This record gives sequence, C-alpha cells and structure tokens, in this order.
Amino acid sequence: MTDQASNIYPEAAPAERIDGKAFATALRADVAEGSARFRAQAGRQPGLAVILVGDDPASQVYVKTKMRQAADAGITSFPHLLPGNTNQDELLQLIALLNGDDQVDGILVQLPLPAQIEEKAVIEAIDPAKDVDGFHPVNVGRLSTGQSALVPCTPLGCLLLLQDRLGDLSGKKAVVVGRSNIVGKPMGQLLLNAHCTVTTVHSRSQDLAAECRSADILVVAVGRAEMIDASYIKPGAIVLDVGINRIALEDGQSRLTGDVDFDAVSTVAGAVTPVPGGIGPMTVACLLRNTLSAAQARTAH
Ligand SMILES: Nc1nc(=O)c2c([nH]1)NC[C@@H]1CN(c3ccc(C(=O)N[C@@H](CCC(=O)O)C(=O)O)cc3)C=[N+]21
Repeated sequence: MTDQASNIYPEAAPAERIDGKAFATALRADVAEGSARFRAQAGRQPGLAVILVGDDPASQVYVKTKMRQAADAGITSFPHLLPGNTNQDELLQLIALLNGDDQVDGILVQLPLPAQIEEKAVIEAIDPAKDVDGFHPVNVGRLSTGQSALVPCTPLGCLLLLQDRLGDLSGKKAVVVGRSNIVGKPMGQLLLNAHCTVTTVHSRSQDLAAECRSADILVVAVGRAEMIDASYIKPGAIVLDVGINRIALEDGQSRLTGDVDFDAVSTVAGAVTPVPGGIGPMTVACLLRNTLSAAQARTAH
C-alpha cells in the first residue's frame, strides 16, 4: 500500500466492515426455520450429499464445517469421502445412485477434482434439481434467461448482502472483477436480473482501475492477493471481496487474505467485506439455503 493510495481522500470516514459471518449466522437461522417447516410437512429433513475425492486436509476441514452447519440447520448430510485414486466411472455411479435417492435433495462434489476425473462430466451427471452448487448447464441457462434456478452459492451470498444493505439495486453501477464460471459470470447475471448496470472486467481489460472507479458496487473475484487498492475505488462504494488467498509467513505460519487490500480500500469505500469473516461464511450458508430450496421444489409437485 503506497501513501498516495491510502491518502487520496484523506478526510473521508473509514469504511464500514461488513460482518459476513454474523449475516451468515442469521441466514442459517432462517434456513433452520424453513427446514423445521419442511420436516413437519414432508416427514423428513432436507438431505445434502457431500462428496470429497482425496484427502487434501484443507478440503476435509471445509467439508466438516459444511456438515456441522448443515446439522445445526436441520439438514441431514450424507458424506462420501472417496480415495484420491477413485476413477471417473466410480464417481459417476455414486452420483447416479444419489440422483435416484429420495432422501437426497442436494449433491455437492467438492472441487477441484483429481486429474483423472473430468469436472465437466461430473457436473453434467448431477440431476439439475439437486445441483445445489448451481454449476449444471441447465441451471446456468435458467439463471441467464431469468428463470428460477439453483444459483452458485458465492454470488448468491454476495447478492443477499447487497440487497440487505442497499435494498433495491435498480440502476446501480456494478463492476465485477473476474469472469469465472463459479463466481464472476453468475454474479454478473444476478446483478443484471436485479436491474444493475453491469460491467465485467478481467485480466485483458484496458484500464481496469478506471472501470472499477466507476462502480457503486464492486465485486472482486480474481484470486490475486490484495491486488485492489484505494486507486480502484469510488468514494462511498460497497466492495465485496470474494478472494481467499493463503499467504505464507516468514515464521512458517500462514494467513488468509482477500483480493482487496482491506486497510487501503477502507480509506475510500463506504463499506468493505473482510477476509476471513466476509463472503466465505455466506457461501456455506447459501449452500444450506439452496439445499432447502431444492428440497421444497422437489416435493412441491
Ligand atoms: N463444489 C464446490 N463448491 C464450493 O462452494 C467450493 C468448492 N467446491 N471447493 C472449494 C471452494 C472454496 N469454498 C469456500 C467456502 C467458504 C469458505 C469460508 O468460509 N472461509 C472462511 C475462512 C476459513 C478458514 O479460516 O480457512 C472465511 O472466509 O471466513 C472458504 C472457502 C467453497 N468452495
């Protein structure tokens, strides 16, 4: 962070830190209420199958968090921890079984997958009605044509935070940094559906900083630690940091940081999400919300 970057609007009040963790806790409480109602009507809890291939420790921790939070929200989880050498056919067979299992409303296959398994084949094998990640082309198509869809959890969490703070988003200028299938593209679709003026920028964009400075709403999902500094920010803008980067420290420890330089951006923005404690917890809460939605939709007819 340069002095120049931190002092371009020296008299502005520091930005509000958006507490995504607290918002996610409240959202999970809403899901728990919905689950209880579902259970009273359907005679069973909503069910979420979580598939993890391989023994990456970070992924294991993350899957455990999901299962604990699912249980707290009245959702039954069905863990499937498969060895790292599982082949694609074995995984597709498991998905076929889960597609046909009435107790299972949502199927989540933790990404990334080992090299011998093709992500696309796996995503396309999941019943779109159980696709709680919203990655299946049917859900992608539904979202992009404004139909009801299961929507990817991270951009959904961003939208809920924005609507909570700003209410109606109509006419707001939104800039999305990054164009991934998991975050950037669905984020743009959701903001368009909410009547924002949307610009998506990426590594080949000309004058990225100037585009970002036009944003009332800036959503950053690029995977480059702290690349967004104060020079990218319109005074008063709301900034959502989707990045989760683990940086090695000299003492052998590591720390988590986002794609946004939080302290620098806080001198200019109106409100910023921190990392950790921002969008990450919202992602998991939205996974549970999607599982409840899938359960409700599957039993509605
Ligand atoms: N099919 C699939 N769907 C996913 O949604 C998916 C996935 N695969 N693979 C991995 C990524 C990553 N991801 C995170 C969600 C929450 C936090 C989170 O809650 N992070 C905490 C910090 C956790 C820590 O301290 O390590 C926070 O930001 O506060 C992190 C990462 C979902 N992913």
